[in-house]
Formats: sequence, C-alpha cells, structure tokens
Amino acid sequence: MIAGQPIFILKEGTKRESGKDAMKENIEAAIAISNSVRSSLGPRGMDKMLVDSLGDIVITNDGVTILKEMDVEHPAAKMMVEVSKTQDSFVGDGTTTAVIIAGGLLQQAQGLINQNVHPTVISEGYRMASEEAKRVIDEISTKIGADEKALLLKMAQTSLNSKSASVAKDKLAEISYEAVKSVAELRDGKYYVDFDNIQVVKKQGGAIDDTQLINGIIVDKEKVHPGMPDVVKDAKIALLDAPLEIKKPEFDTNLRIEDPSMIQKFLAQEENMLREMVDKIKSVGANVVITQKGIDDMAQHYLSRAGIYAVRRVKKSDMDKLAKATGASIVSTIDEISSSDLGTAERVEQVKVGEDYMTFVTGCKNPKAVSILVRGETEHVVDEMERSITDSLHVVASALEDGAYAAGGGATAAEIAFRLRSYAQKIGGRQQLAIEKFADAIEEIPRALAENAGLDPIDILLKLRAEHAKGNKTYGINVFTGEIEDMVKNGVIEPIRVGKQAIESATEAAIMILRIDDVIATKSSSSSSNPPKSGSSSESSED
Ligand SMILES: Nc1ncnc2c1ncn2[C@@H]1O[C@H](COP(=O)(O)OP(=O)(O)O)[C@@H](O)[C@H]1O
Ligand SMILES: [Mg+2]
Repeated sequence: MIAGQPIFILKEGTKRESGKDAMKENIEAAIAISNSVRSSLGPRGMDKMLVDSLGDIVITNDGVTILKEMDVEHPAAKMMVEVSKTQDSFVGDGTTTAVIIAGGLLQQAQGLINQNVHPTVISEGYRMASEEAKRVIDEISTKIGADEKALLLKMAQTSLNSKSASVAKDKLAEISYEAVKSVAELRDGKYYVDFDNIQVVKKQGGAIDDTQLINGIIVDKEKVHPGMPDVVKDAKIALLDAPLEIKKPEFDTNLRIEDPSMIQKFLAQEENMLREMVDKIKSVGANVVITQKGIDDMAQHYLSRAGIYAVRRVKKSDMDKLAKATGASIVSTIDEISSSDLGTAERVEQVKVGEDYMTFVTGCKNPKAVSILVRGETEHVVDEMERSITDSLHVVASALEDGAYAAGGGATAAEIAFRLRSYAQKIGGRQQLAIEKFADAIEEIPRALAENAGLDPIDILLKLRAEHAKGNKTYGINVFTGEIEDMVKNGVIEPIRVGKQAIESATEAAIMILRIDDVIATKSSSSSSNPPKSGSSSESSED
C-alpha cells in the first residue's frame, strides 16, 4: 500500500459502520421494534392507534398490522417487521409473540457480546436451542382430531381473547370453526384448508354480534330494478364480463335526421338490440345475471319483465369467486352464451344489511365456498374485527392441519425455558451460555403477559418456574387473577404451529442480525445512478 495515499472504494457520502458499533446499532433498532408491540400482547394488552401521513387511522392490537403501518426505516428494524410478516403468512397468529421473542434473543445476545462471547458462538447456541425448543413443543403437545369441536373452539377463543372482538368471542369462534370445517379437505389422511374459499366481507353498521356465516358468496350489490324478484330459488346464473348496453361512440358524433320518424326508428333499433341481448340470456335458461359491466335502463326493464334477477358492476375478484362457487363460466360475448356456461345455486336473494342491500348467493354447486359477513358499529371496529376473525380462522385451520395443540398463557414458553436450562448444562461448552440466554429470551412471553396484566413479572416468573420444576407442564398465567394455573383446564390452548413458527422465525432473524458486522449504506440521493443503467439496458434490448 502506498503510504499516505487514501484509496476510495466507496462513493462519497456512503455511511459505513463496522464491528461492534454496527451490531449494537442493529440490535438496538430491533429491540426498539420489539418493545413497540410488547404492550399489546395478550388479553390484557393494549391497542395501538396508528395515524398515517394522510391522517387515516388504524386502531389495532394485531402485531403484524402495527408493524406494517409503522413504516420503519432502519434495515434491522425492517427485518423484525419481516419476522411478523412471515409469522402472519405461515400461521396467521402469534405475530406479536414472534417479534417479542426475536427482541428477547437480541437483548440477551447483546449482554453476551459485551462479555466478549463471539456472535458466531451465540448463533450456534441459539440454533441448537431453537431446535430443542421445537422438539419440546412437539413432545408436550396433545393430539387433536377434526371432530373435537370443543377444543377447536377453545383455540379460536384463545386467539380472539386478546382482541377487542373478544366481547363476541363465543359466536366468532363458532363462525370460524364452521367456516374452516366446511372448506377443509381431507387429502391422504391430512386436512388442508384453502383460504380462497372463505370470503370475509365487511359491512359497517350493526353490532359485532350480528356477524354471520353465509353458506355461499356475498356480493355487495343490490338488484338493479325494483321489479325484479327478491328471491330466486333454483338459480341458473349467467356471469358476464360484458355490458348490457349499446356501445356509445368514443368521440362526439352528430347525427343529422331529416325525418322525425327516423328518431323513432333509431331508438327502436337500440331497444331491439337490448331486447335481443336479454332474450338471448333468457333463451339459455338463466334467471340470474351478474355482470362486471353496466346494465342499461332499458335492459333492466326487459330483464325485470323476464323475471330475471340482475346485478351490475361487480368486482372482478367477486366474479372469480362466483365462478368457482357456482360452476359458471364468465362469458364476455353475450351472443355466444350457452346453457353450459350457467352456474347454479339453490338461492339468490337480496338481503337488507344495515342501510344497504346485498346479494347472497347460497347453496352453491360447490359447497366449499363460505362467506363471513363482518359487522361492527364503525369502520375501525369492522376493520379490527376482520383482522381478528382472520386470525381465528387461521388458528382453527392450523389446528386441523397440525392435529396437535399446546398450552398458552405462557405455559409452553415456561416449559421450554425450564427444559432448555437443563439441556444447556448437558451441552456445556461454549454454547451453554447462549442456550441459557435463549431460555431467558423465551421467558419474555410470560413476562410480557404479566406486565400487561399489571402483575409483578418477577414474582410471576418465580412462581411459574416453581410449578414447571414440579412437573406442571401446562401451568401458565391467569392474567385476570394473577394465579398460576393449568392453562389446558382454563381452555387457553394454541395450535403448535403458532409457537414453533414464532421460535423459528425469531431465531432466524436474530441470527441474521447477529451475523452483520458491517453496514454500508449509500446515500439515498446517489441511488439515482440506477435509472441510467436500466435505461441503457432497455435501449440495447430494443435493437
Ligand atoms: N385467557 C388467557 N389467559 C392467559 N393468556 C392468554 C389468554 N388468552 C390468550 N392468551 C395469550 O395471549 C398471547 C397472544 O396474544 P396476542 O395479543 O394475540 O399476540 P399474538 O399477536 O402473538 O397472537 C398468547 O401467548 C396466548 O397464549
Ligand atoms: Mg393472537
């Protein structure tokens, strides 16, 4: 190296932080994220109010929603947000839990780093502990069959406990169970739940308790003409991606008419065309028409006269659901419709929901299509209800798919911590410390549950440890009385996937953050070097 000659390898303005400083900053950012959701954990956790740049408000208790709305900037913090997103997509519940565990792991790691334990050793210990923890969950779990409704309901209720929706948890748990049960498929002795078959429709107004399960599809539209029937039984449904309208010219056109009778002819012609469209639909046997496009007044009149129930301007996603549920093919040229394109349902009817009318398509050809009509007084309530129901649906589905459950309320976490401590002694060596710290990190769950319930966390943890030392594997915190009790008896149970996935993604994220000892960040303004590059490559692809 030439003495005194600095060599620049990074762009001017690039921020670089290495070694312990980089790690410390990353860990702190990640812990900050974890702390931000901590107070929302459990039945006695608080809600968060999030206000975005447009002033829109979200009130929620849902970990992943809080983090998504927070719009975090720091790269390590973003990794924590990913933890909750992963948990959300694989399990649908336990998003706060996963982030709290990840935060705990990093907090403990920081302590070890300060004692000069190398991050690689910590990572190794954490990975071993994670495997052991998942093994423990399997070992202490209890098998459950698809017909054990009472237990499946308990799991849905446990998930709903921590939400404002808990006021109606019995009913919502029942709805979640029925919905999942009716779409679940048995393949090679294993259950499989396709969430595309469960439609969740929000309608503001009414009480949370008015939320209902509908055996079919809900279209948030009313019939287009008052003369149409309110109910069509034995429905033959035409799904159209075509307007029942005469196409108007795209630009201003003048029509010069010399003879007044021409106007008459002109209008008659239009009317005829519309009548022909309706006749065509009628001729193939349809008594319900649902179109993505518009329906002209005159066509509405003819449809109504033909006793056909019609709905217009339906969302594409709803059309796809209808097609799947009723067995209809979506037709884009009315001229070409045939009776084989029609779908069937036992009943199509207009139902008044709150102030509005909706169309319910029930008893569909494919029975594996259900809808949940979510009700609540205000928009914020309905939104949070939707999130809560989605969680409990996933919980029931996970329980069916996994076929096993474990105790909640910090019980499983406490048992894992208890067993990890003896596992650590058995392993000994360099990883022992890290495995012990992993146990401490897992105990963040009962600790947070206790804190949020206004209980003394140290006192609770000591009592909890004592019970687990006695072999009371399912003892956790009764957050309402502060007693340490059998969570299975109390009905606080969870599918094993919640805990296993939370541990897995938290460990992965913690290890990933611990492996980083260098953060090199280019200034965001200098990222303008990208467009010309892509521009030149597109140029070259043109010739
Ligand atoms: N009745 C209860 N008593 C004690 N703990 C409970 C009860 N109901 C739910 N929990 C616990 O609350 C935690 C879930 O809280 P929640 O706010 O839903 O977070 P997450 O986003 O992780 O699902 C779980 O640890 C669960 O076992
Ligand atoms: Mg939850």
